[in-house]
Amino acid sequence: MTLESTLAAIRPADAGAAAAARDLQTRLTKPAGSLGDLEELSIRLAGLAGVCPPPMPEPATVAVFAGDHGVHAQGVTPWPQEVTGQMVANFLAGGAVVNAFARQAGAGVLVVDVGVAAPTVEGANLLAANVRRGTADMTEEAAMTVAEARAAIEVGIGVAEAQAAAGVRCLLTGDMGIANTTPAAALIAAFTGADPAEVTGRGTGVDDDTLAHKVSVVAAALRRHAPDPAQPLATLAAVGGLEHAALAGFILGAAAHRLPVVVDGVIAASAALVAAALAPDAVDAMVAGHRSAEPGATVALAHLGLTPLIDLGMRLGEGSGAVLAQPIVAAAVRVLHDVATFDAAGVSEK
Ligand SMILES: Cc1cc2ncn([C@H]3O[C@H](COP(=O)(O)O)[C@@H](O)[C@H]3O)c2cc1C
Ligand SMILES: O=C(O)c1cccnc1
Repeated sequence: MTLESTLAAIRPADAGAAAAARDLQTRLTKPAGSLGDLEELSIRLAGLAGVCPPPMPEPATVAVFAGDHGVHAQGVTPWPQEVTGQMVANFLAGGAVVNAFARQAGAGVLVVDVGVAAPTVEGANLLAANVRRGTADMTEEAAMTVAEARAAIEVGIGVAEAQAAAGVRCLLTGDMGIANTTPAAALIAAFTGADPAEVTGRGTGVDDDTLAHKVSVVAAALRRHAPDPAQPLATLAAVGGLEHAALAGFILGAAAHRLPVVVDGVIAASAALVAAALAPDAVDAMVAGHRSAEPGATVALAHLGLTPLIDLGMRLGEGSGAVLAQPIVAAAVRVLHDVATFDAAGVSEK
């Protein structure tokens, strides 16, 4: 599917199915509201699916989109750029945190090279879809062209489509790209209007001096391009990344197929802002997996009106927080399938 046909396929949630789930939650054998945020989540997912109860959100696959960044040259991260490609090899060998979490959750792992600088190794669960071998330095020129941003978005749409066709019923966002918290911060500032200092974090763990420098790099990129959030593709091209673009497409593809998509950390949250700017109804498909320790993630999720399910102080990316949240999403839906009503179980109401 193209970007245009995907946007055209995204529809608002079904109010009738959501109302049915809201009503069912009041009749299940538990005090009303006792499942907290899980109740609202189950209602949202019924609205998304257009049926109550909604299908179980399983099986799940985490798609880890990998790309490199020209802004790395500005010294915004202590890690060498080649770690991106090396971690891709690690994902394919099954040795990264996201692999361990996916094994625990029973989720599949798909690695997508959408913009890695060095040629990536072969692997059964690698999709080679490189649009460009890393972005340009956004402090000097646009990170990519609008055509490249669109191509990367369509890589993400294609991945969502293929997963849906293969019977996957929950999509999990993942990212790998040394320096990618810098474009994520720039996107979040551009789409929310927040100050760069509010949304720029320590990423892999930079010191105070590097953090101050990173804020100035984000501010310089925003000054140079003056991105207009009403022009989402141009904003993405100016200050985004190839994996951010592909993640935006993956989220849009999930929304078009009415599948829940669990948003991981700050990179995924910045991509979710792009997706929401292109298609406001796409937010109905989004579930915030966790609250990343990166400050921009909290700003982005608040802008989207999403409440994270988990808050463990994690700040890894790779999709780790999304994979960890998937069993919670499944449990929220299973309640609507399995829990008896007061009537059926013969339990007295108050
Ligand atoms: C070994 C290693 C594994 C990772 N897994 C995810 N990230 C995360 O850290 C990077 C972003 O942080 P920054 O903007 O500070 O470079 C991304 O690759 C992200 O996925 C990792 C980073 C490293 C070093
Ligand atoms: O929350 C994230 O996604 C994150 C945080 C730090 C580094 N990389 C990713």
